[in-house]
Amino acid sequence: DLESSEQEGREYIMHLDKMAGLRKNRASLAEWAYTSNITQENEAKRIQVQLELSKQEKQAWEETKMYRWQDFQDFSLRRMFKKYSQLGVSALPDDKYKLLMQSVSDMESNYATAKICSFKNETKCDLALEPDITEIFAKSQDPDELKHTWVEWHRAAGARARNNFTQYVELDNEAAKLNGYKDVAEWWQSEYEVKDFEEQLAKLWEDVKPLYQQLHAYVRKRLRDKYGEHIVSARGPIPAHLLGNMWAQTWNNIESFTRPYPDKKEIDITKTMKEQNYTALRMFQMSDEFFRSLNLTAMPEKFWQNSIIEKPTDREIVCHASAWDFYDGEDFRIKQCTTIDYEYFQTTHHEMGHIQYFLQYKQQPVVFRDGANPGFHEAVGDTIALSVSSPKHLRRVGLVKGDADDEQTEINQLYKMGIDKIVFLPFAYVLDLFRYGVFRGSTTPEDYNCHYWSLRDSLQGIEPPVNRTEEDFDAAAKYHVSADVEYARYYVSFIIQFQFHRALCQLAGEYEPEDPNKKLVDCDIYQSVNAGNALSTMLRLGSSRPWADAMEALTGQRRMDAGGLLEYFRPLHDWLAAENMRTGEYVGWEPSKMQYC
Ligand SMILES: C=C(C[SeH])C(=O)N1CCC[C@H]1C(=O)O
Ligand SMILES: [Zn+2]
Repeated sequence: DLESSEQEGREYIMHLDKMAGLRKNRASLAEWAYTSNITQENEAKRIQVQLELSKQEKQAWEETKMYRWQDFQDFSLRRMFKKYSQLGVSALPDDKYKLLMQSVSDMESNYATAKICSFKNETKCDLALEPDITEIFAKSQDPDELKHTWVEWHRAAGARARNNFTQYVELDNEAAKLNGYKDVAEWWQSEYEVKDFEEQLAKLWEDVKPLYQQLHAYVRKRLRDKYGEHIVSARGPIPAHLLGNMWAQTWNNIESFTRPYPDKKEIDITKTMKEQNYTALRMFQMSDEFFRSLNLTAMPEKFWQNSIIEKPTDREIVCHASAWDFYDGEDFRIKQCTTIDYEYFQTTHHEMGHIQYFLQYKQQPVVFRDGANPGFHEAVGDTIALSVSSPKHLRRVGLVKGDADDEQTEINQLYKMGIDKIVFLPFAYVLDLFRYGVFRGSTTPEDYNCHYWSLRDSLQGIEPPVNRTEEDFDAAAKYHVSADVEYARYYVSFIIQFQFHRALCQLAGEYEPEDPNKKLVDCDIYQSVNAGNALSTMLRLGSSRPWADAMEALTGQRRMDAGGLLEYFRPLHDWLAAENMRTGEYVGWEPSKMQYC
């Protein structure tokens, strides 16, 4: 009868979940071994382990089909079976599975080991993305050096991935169909468990676009003042190589010469960190201390023993920052190539947020040890970092000397946050709009670059520094495209982190909508156990409930909306609109004159 088969189902699925935990532990260890020491041998071992595990997953999947779990009464039991009924890429036959793993692995190791020659010394050809190329983009104000570096990186990391990428798309789409999806785009979007996900992304962009256009116009004017109108036009897109970041996804490296009130004292965190002899370890310890101040969980001993927080000198590793759950309840790690600067100060909190989420949900069955949706996992660390980046907190930790918070200082602060958070949204939106088109077949290999730059031009108001052809493949010059990592998660994160921040600030007594002494921009939830407990309540759920339930637990809302972000940046939006009016700057951009189709 149904009762006993539900009980049998429960016993079966709990056993299967334990086995899955052992499998995921083995997979993570093999993946870690490879990405922390890129060699042919470790790559082969990783693929071998993945293949073995995929056979075991297929076996387990066959068994779940024997249970009529759709009729079970218990919500959690049904949800566990539903998740285990998704086989994933293991649904591919062995030969295609191996080919898919190899294609992605080749793209990822190409990206991780790519080197280019220096502009200033063309015999020096050992420049890596981290730290060398990143440092050039952070510091250089020579348009020719930036153009050279941009072009060479996009050749080495983008064009070279084109064939592997095409093979990966074909095979991943086959796997999607074997899982009952039309294509990978539908498969990726199913992670968000709402029918109208893509419409929601478009609505969010409509809400934020006016603010972005004002910020884009203001920055374009300041760049034109600096570089001249033969490099930065008055009404066109901004050239991608002038924004302090290889992908123009955050513009914080050009803050020093574009901020609204240059005569106000500069808050140069990077400089202060170096003056105070910050080390990578100290950045991690400060982040850990912030989480503990919220009554959240301290990093376990194994975290400090096993993490890699600085780039090794004796081997090649995947430097792109990552946080790892080894699914045994004890082993959690971060791997990143920390440099002592503001950007890595943010990244460290970002990655520690992932680890805190792992710690908060480690009591859950393995299958629920995941973010409520992928955007939640990306939002935890950033939400904490919103407090850490506040002038109040920076003063608390001595990274900023005391300063009366006048209106001009506040605009400078909002500008600093805006060139990080507002400008990121169209970048993130473009990256997956582009890949949705590729997976759906509306973008073919013959028009990869044309479609990528058409989106970059129309949505982000960015243009390539030189003409592009289909010999190039610029999308893959971004880690997540070369490493098969979905990106809408960050777009979601940059929206919901402001909903989380607003709720936490109210719980911490740091923010009151009508109280001018409790502004959102200067909220710091540090040491608020009240806020921390509410955050813990949400995080402990993992993916055991639909994400609307998780969001409601913390914010009282059940939908993502741009209201939090727009409220936070309201004073900046008003200031930018007035400033662009004053200077007569054209708001928006005409299509680029560069050739890319
Ligand atoms: C730090 C990570 C690892 Se999950 C990352 O990839 N991020 C964090 C912010 C956006 C995105 C990026 O670097 O493109
Ligand atoms: Zn992340």
